[in-house]
Amino acid sequence: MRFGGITALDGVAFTVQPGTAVGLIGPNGAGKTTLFNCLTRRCTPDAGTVRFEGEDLLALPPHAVAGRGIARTFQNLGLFPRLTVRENVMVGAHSRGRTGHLAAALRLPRVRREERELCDQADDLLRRLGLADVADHPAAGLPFGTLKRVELARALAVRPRLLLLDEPVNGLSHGEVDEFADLVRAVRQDFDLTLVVVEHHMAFVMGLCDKVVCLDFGRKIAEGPPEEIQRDPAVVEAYLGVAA
Ligand SMILES: Nc1ncnc2c1ncn2[C@@H]1O[C@H](COP(=O)(O)OP(=O)(O)OP(=O)(O)O)[C@@H](O)[C@H]1O
Repeated sequence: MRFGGITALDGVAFTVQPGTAVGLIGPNGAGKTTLFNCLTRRCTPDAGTVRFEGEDLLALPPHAVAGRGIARTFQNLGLFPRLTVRENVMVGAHSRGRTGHLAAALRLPRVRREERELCDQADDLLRRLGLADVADHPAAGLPFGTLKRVELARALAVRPRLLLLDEPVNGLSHGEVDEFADLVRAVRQDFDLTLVVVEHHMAFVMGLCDKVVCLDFGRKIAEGPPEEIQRDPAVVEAYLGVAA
């Protein structure tokens, strides 16, 4: 994947087994977010393939990705500040809606029924993630840690089988990181998720993931179980050495 003269990703290849959690680490600018953008079709790589459950994702239009069971969160939160927490979560759920634009514009009864169903499902998720008390609060003005959970709820509303988390604990306090880790573990189990997590917080990644892939300057420099990656000299030099 190139941006002008910059090669953001170069021959990166790895497999994510269903039901596992894979951590994607690497120094700033290593290409982690670009890789997520390729998986969700925000970027189209110049070469290579991206397959999900046997299907070539690069052959899909970007809006079709959520419908295939892939959801993501964003490094800088992708919420709508003026919408309430519930409405933000319903934005995620709408990707599963079955009614078309015409039916929606005409407010046909089945549209109202579907809207109610999506609202009930959003409320279930809000309860599950401890957000019921702020359901009617606009996203703007809520504490950052709460917004991270709202974003997770919105991604889960897509009912994904693959969930991509982009720096989910960036900006959280120590205690909040531990709480978020517990929450991710719980929803992973409850929703039978496969996870790919980009994160600089090493304890979070190493505690959550079955496998870790390390990128540096757009190339994969290591891949393996967390305990091996932590000892890998190339990783230590490129990343852990800098972070320590
Ligand atoms: N839209 C873009 N236009 C130009 N260059 C870009 C664009 N997106 C990313 N890049 C460049 O591609 C490289 C990889 O960036 P990317 O954001 O994927 O790294 P990252 O590993 O996610 O970094 P960080 O940990 O800081 O989020 C960087 O050199 C970046 O400047």
